[in-house]
Amino acid sequence: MAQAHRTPQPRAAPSQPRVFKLVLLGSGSVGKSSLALRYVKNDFKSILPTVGCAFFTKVVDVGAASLKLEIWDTAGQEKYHSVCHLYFRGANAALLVYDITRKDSFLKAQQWLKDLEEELHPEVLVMLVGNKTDLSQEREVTFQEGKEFADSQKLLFMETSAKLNHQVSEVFNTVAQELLQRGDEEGQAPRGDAAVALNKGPARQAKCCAH
Ligand SMILES: Nc1nc2c(ncn2[C@@H]2O[C@H](COP(=O)(O)OP(=O)(O)OP(=O)(O)O)[C@@H](O)[C@H]2O)c(=O)[nH]1
Repeated sequence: MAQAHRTPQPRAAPSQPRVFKLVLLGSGSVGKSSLALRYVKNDFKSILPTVGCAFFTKVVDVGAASLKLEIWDTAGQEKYHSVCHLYFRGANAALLVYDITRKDSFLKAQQWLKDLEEELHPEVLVMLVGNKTDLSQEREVTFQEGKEFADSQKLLFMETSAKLNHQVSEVFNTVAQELLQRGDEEGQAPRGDAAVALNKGPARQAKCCAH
C-alpha cells in the first residue's frame, strides 16, 4: 500500500506555534469551503466551486499552547480529483465532509476514506463531518448512520451547519486539541507566514497557493 512518508521536522521554538496540515475532502458542494470560511473568517457567503485547492491558515489556542493550522480546502468536483490527491501528502489531519441532505455525498465520503488510507500516513487523524444541519427537514443521512460509520472506522464525528455557525469551531478545535495531544513528532516546525487566499472561480488554474 503506497503511503506518504514524512520526514521528521525540527521541533519549533517554544514561542512559535507548531504547524499542522489539515485537508478538507468530500464531494462537490457539501460545504468544505464554507466550513473553512466560517472558521477562519466567521463569514458565510455564496462562493464559487473550488478549483484545485484553496488555502487558509489559522492560529488556534488550545489551553496554554497554540498551534497553526494550515487548512487545505480541496475541490470536490470529480474533474479535479487527480489534482486534489497531490495535496494529501504530509497531512496531519483530514476532515471528510458530506452533506446530510445528500446520501450520495455520504457514500462518496466512504470512498474518499479508502483513498486516504492508500495515500496518507497511517496515523493521520480523520474526522467525519456531516454538514448542513440547518436543512434537517431534507435529511437523507441520519445522525446515527454517520456516527455508526465513523465508529466502525474509528473516526471522530460531528455534524455542523456552516450557515448557522453550528459546531464549526468545535470541529476544528477538537482536531487541533487531538493533534497537540498526539506528541511532538506530529507537528512541523513553523515555516513562516503562509498566504491566506481562496482560489475560487472557473477562470483560475488548478493550483494551490504557494507559501
Ligand atoms: N443550507 C446550507 N448551505 C450550505 C452550508 N454550507 C455550505 N452551504 C452551501 O452549499 C453550497 C456549496 O458550498 P461550498 O462551501 O462551496 O461547497 P464545497 O464543498 O467547498 O464545494 P466544491 O468547492 O465544489 O468542492 C453553497 O451554496 C453554500 O452556500 C450549510 O451549512 N447550510
